[in-house]
Amino acid sequence: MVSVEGLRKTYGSTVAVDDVSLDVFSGEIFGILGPNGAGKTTTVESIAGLRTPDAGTIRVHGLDPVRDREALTGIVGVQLQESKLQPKITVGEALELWSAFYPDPVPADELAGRLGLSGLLDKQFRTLSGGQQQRLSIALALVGRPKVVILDELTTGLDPRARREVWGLVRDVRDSGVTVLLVTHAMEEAQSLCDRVAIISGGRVLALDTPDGLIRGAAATTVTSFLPSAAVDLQALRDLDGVATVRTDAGRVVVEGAEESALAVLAALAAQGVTPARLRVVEGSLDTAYLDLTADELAADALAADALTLETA
Ligand SMILES: Nc1ncnc2c1ncn2[C@@H]1O[C@H](COP(=O)(O)OP(=O)(O)OP(=O)(O)O)[C@@H](O)[C@H]1O
Repeated sequence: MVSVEGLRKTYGSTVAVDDVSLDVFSGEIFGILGPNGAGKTTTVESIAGLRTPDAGTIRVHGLDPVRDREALTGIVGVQLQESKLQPKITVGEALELWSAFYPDPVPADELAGRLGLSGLLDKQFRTLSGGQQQRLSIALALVGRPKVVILDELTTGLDPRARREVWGLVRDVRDSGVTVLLVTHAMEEAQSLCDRVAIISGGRVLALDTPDGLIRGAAATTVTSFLPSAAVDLQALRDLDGVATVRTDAGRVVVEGAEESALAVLAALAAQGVTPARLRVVEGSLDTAYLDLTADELAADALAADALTLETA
């Protein structure tokens, strides 16, 4: 449904997207994850025809987003990051206004019913809760009966219940046959919602797989964490067989590695005379895989500084 090959986009001297290639299959929820400034929004805006690439090829259902811009608007629905409407526009007015842009819009009352907005048609945008605003923004992205919807940081700032409600809506959208391209920072969201995920950093795709595939492919499949009773020789933990990374997080020592790393860590702590309080051994998650993949480029300095503080404490 969407094919991106060798996408590059610069803003002056800033390389926003260096070299991104990915394919999104029809009927899937495809997630784009990555640190701030990784080039995620620029990538999806280029797919939506809102940016002109410097290099590379994009096809959406066979259309070139720049050359075929007009036809593309009938295929792609967009909810972009922090899209805000006029504060005083009502939900009903917004749905009517958006309907006017398309030749065969979904009737406003049908869409409102699908997205739980029927009781809110007379409410002004400024009086809607965050979750209600997001439901409206999904509705607006669906008015033109798109084949692809682009949702950028859809659930940022929503409480856990509203977030789950919006996830349910996104699954419904996928199940109705629409392909979903989702930019997110929330690992839990990507793990629970996405059929496949691309992790982008520094304008390049670091990994692309199903959430399970990314977790299985990560060096760390087991996470052991604890509060140490005394200063720990973190380097000795790093040197253990099967250990991929060692970091500290709010006083906890967090060791990621292969399954056997948990026992090796406990033995090493015993040898150091350190007792691990509030010990947790859990399976790796997409979070772990993501940190693994992006650690080299982004977190190495911060983690080293963090570890040094504990080592010298
Ligand atoms: N219109 C613009 N003009 C100049 N620089 C831009 C523009 N848009 C984005 N950039 C820069 O391009 C890089 C990639 O930005 P982009 O918004 O695509 O990243 P992102 O992965 O979506 O980030 P975030 O997670 O913070 O939203 C950043 O360094 C950003 O500052």
